[in-house]
Amino acid sequence: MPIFTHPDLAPITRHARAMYSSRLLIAAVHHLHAFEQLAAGPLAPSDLQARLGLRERPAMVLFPALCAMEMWAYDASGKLQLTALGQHLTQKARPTLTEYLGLEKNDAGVIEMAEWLLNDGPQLSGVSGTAYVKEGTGPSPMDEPTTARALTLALAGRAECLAPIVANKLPKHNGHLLDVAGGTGYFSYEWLLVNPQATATVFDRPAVLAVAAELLEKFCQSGRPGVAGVRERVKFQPGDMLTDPLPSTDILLAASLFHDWPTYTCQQLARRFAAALRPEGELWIHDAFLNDELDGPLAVTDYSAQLFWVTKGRAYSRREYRGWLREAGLIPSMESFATQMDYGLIWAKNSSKG
Ligand SMILES: C[S@@+](CC[C@H](N)C(=O)[O-])C[C@H]1O[C@@H](n2cnc3c(N)ncnc32)[C@H](O)[C@@H]1O
Repeated sequence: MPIFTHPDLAPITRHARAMYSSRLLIAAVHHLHAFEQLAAGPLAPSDLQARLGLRERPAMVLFPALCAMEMWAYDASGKLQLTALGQHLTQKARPTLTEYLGLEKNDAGVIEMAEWLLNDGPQLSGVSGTAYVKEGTGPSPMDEPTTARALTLALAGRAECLAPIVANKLPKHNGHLLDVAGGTGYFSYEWLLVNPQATATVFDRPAVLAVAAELLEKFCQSGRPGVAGVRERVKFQPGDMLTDPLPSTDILLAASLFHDWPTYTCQQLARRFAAALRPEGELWIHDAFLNDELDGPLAVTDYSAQLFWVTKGRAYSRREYRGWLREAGLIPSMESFATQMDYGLIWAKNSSKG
């Protein structure tokens, strides 16, 4: 059976996530009054954040998004200012579309977005925990079999689409791949197919790995050349990546992982992952990246708002990732590869030679 051939599916996810731009824009104008704050002149991002009463995460979701929408821009001194377009969303401008946008200000999604921005999440935290996140002793949907299955299978199509591309960009190796928070495991299965001597560990929550094991069976029955030999080279390791020992590895893959977590947890994870690398080891990150200037691209600022809505994280820039990787003692490459669906790969190598 041949591997799927398909166009880049990015237009589908872009259209699906576009509603987050609308919510952010209308909430910023009508609930946070953020455009009025800038009407008097440019402000340093930290000053604007303080005036709006926002924590770091919502500010880093909202400000890049409004820049990507070309409503705001950075001036030469790094302050945020209204663009010629954005001026028309202030009360004093003529013409102004402020009231026209106000027709949607009571939309449930807009109101909820405003609440999330102001609280850095929902006012009442959910009793069953946050999607795709297991932290501490609190409940997690990833530990409840029904929700773990639904959330894992929801990502299966994306992983099936991206994993063959990622597998071909990762290093060819006869050693070991650790697929942390590996979900379906597809990134490991595809990489093992192109590395016939290698082994892999898919590390995740037990209820997620039960689904991954079923998907491995299906993968091995697909009839593609070489798939029969994949099953025996995969190990499933249940655990908590934040606290449990991680197996040592030549390549560590963190796919769509950091973006579920706040900055301080990303720094902690980078240190844990660096410590799991063998002397010549490499840490690879597959994710969607903000521009280093934190002003787009629009597809990623929409995605960042979606992540803000459902997880504890947001999208980060390559510069932010490379900072954490350096702090963790790794040497980040300045290379970056695009994959598909607005994702890309960056990587860093272990500085220790053993
Ligand atoms: C967004 S999914 C990414 C899955 C996969 N890497 C992919 O790209 O399809 C995040 C994964 O992190 C896992 N996860 C969350 N918290 C975890 C923890 N503390 N320890 C291990 N895995 C965790 C979830 O169960 C989930 O499978």
